[in-house]
Amino acid sequence: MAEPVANTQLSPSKTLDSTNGHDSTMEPNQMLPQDAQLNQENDGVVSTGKRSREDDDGEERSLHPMWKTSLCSYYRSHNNTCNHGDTCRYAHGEEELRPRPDNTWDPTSERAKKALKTETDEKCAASEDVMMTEAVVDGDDIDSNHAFSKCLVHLPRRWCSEDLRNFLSQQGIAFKYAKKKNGMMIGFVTFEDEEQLKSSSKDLEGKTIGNKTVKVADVLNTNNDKLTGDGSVGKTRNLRDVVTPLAHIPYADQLEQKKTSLMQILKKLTRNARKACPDGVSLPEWILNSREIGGLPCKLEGIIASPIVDGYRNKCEFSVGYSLKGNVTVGFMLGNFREGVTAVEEATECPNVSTIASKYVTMFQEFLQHSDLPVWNRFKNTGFWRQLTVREGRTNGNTDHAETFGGIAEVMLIVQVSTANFDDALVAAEFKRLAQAFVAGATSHCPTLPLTALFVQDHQGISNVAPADAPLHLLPLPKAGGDPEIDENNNAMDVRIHDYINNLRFSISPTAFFQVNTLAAEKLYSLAGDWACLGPDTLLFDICCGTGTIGLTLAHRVGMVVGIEMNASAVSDAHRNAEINGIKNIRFICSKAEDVMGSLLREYLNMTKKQDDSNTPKSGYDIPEDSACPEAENGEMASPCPENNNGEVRSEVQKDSTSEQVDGISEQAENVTGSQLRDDVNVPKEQSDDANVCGGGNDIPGDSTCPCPQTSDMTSRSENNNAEVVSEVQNSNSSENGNTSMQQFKNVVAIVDPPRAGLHPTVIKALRTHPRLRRLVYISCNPETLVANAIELCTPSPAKIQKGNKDNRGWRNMSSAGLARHRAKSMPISEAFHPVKAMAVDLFPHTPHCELVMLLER
Ligand SMILES: C[S@@+](CC[C@H](N)C(=O)[O-])C[C@H]1O[C@@H](n2cnc3c(N)ncnc32)[C@H](O)[C@@H]1O
Repeated sequence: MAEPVANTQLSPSKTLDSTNGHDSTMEPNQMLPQDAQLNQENDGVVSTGKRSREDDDGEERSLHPMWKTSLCSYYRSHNNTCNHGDTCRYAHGEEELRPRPDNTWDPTSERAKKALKTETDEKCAASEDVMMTEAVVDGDDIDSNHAFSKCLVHLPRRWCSEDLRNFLSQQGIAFKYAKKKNGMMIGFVTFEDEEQLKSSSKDLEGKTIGNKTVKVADVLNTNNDKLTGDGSVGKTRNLRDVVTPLAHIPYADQLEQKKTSLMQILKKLTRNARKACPDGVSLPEWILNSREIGGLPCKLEGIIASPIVDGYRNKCEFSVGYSLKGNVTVGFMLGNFREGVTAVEEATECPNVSTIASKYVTMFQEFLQHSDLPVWNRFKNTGFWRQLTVREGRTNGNTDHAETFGGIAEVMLIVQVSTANFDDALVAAEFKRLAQAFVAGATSHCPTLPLTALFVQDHQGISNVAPADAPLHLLPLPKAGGDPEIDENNNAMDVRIHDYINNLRFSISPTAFFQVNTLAAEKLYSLAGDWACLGPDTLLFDICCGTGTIGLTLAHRVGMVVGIEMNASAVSDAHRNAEINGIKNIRFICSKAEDVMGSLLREYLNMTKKQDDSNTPKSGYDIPEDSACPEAENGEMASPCPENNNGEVRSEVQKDSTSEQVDGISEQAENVTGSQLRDDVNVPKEQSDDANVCGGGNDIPGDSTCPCPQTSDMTSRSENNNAEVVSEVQNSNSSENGNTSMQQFKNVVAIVDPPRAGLHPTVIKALRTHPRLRRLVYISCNPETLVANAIELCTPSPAKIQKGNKDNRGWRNMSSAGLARHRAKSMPISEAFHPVKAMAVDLFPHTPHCELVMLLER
């Protein structure tokens, strides 16, 4: 294995190739698999990480498919000179550059950038079609004037209606009304008559605002039959392509595609950690070795396929709205509301939706055709019916339902409405009819469809993403045949559905997170457990534990689990799940991880360290000798082990003060960082404010373009349940035998499974700076944020800490990786982790999403 190379001022990651004076390391962005292949095939230097640029074999080399397909970094950085002249295998300038065998260009080249821009522009153009199927102009204007209205696209988001009117006046464009919706890039202009509409539309064509050309489109209106305007709208998008863009290719190819794109993302970890490696500090071995694996930070061991590929989602959120044809529809939105898309189309063609969910959607849609209450209008924020969520729970194979409906035995329906300004009696009557409609629909089906509970969620907010505490009411379900109502006295919060993972039964309340593909999640958790090297001596932190799935399925393999989760109802489910499965060696802390992580590590581990120190003269930073990884159990669940009830805690957990101020980056900056990360991954803001729903492609959001995951904002200010943390820990303080067994936890492992936004910087800092934590398994539904967090965890510390740059003005425009490099600089001096291996698990067939697991050790 190569020795670490001293990191020089000049070029932190480079060594000189003594044979030709060239920079012998690949430019990171040149380190493509094809490059590696080229090296391997032609000069066999892959194992040393060096490459020979010279064309030893003359003509034969020039025929190689990779010949001159990458730009020569030496030539570029040495004033267009290269010792190898024409014999260099790399292209000297754009003119010499050849396309690669797969018809792509060196990604650093102008051609590649241009191709990318064209592709992006095309995508943007497609996404900017106006599909507003709702009344968009207030009051009387709409009914009399919609025929003379046009929609303008590409307006600055920050503009208000007055800005639009000023612009039109300045340009000399005649109009009657003009309206701009805040935060969106579209506006609506109504003209006096057809003649004015025609001439003004002509005048508007080609007008630019900033660097954008204003687009004039027809208004889609549900009140007339001129629905698709110039006919372009309906043709440009198809819901199946929007929601499940990979559905048209075979599943094996989907997996390959995901693997390739993960590799590209993973390479950013190597590149950024190399860049961030402080001057004068040796590059860590994993970075040096990355040259041998195409620039990857560690091997990507593969991708585990989902055991079921179609109808796998156990939770779908269906929006209520108007289709392009103007029908009241329950389905998914064709695009993003902020870009002017409100059209909702039926999800019948989306292969990830289950049969049962589709049936309930049809029942609801039929019900809405005859409802006295209006559907929600996203533009005006008025209306009543908003969304239907269908959640399903499976049996463990021992009941009548095992064969029918693919094992789905329980169904929870949550109908989101906005009751404000509606008559109570009318609302109550509609709810009663709704419950009857669902029961009639379920029982008329043969065999009868499962229907466990029907909730209504009252939510007035702009988007359908309701806060966790939005009021939930349980509607009584009438017995079939008009018998008296049942469930009337049930407490809404006590009603849950159930599912099984590794033979453990999980209780799931209406708003708690649960992975949407249970069978694939089982594989994910088993993998995480196997990589975590668990044993009876292990203290396992399950960070962002939701209903406790990871910790509970692994509890029998460790001494103790501490689960941390901010959603109170998920924590209450987690307690219940521990109880119903007889698992006692687990504690759940209801709090934001950033508020308690540091304190928990100190409370649990310092004690161990002290006790360890008294037994051994060795530094507490050493990996305990007996922490060797026990045999992996492949996730097979043995019986719960109540005898492991030994994780007592001595003192209270204090809220971490560090979460307010992180290394010179103000709280405000950190908060925006959350949205920065959100922006980086293109998660619409309106989907991202629910701190309780999360996961890559975990919830098909009603208000979103695609089944992209709703984001939990790790930095959002929600109620901090610190009091609960304290009491939780105090409870566990009452040791039955009056003596703590902390000394047995010689192996301390964290499994983190954060929402899309990744871990809060305070949590990263706590994990990185606690020397007893030697192993960390990072599960992520968003590889970009995994990479960003791993940059902070894996970049070596400088010999001496540099004070953080207080001038953070540039952070807004930084990528998540750039921001992570910036933070890494002010990380307290601590031993860095290194990436050991990574593996993907496909929880979301037919979509570009998948879960990524990475093992980090030190
Ligand atoms: C991707 S889910 C994983 C849940 C669980 N590990 C599972 O697989 O079912 C992320 C969880 O993190 C929780 N969460 C989000 N932000 C958090 C924070 N700041 N602190 C603690 N938990 C958080 C969410 O409520 C959610 O339950």
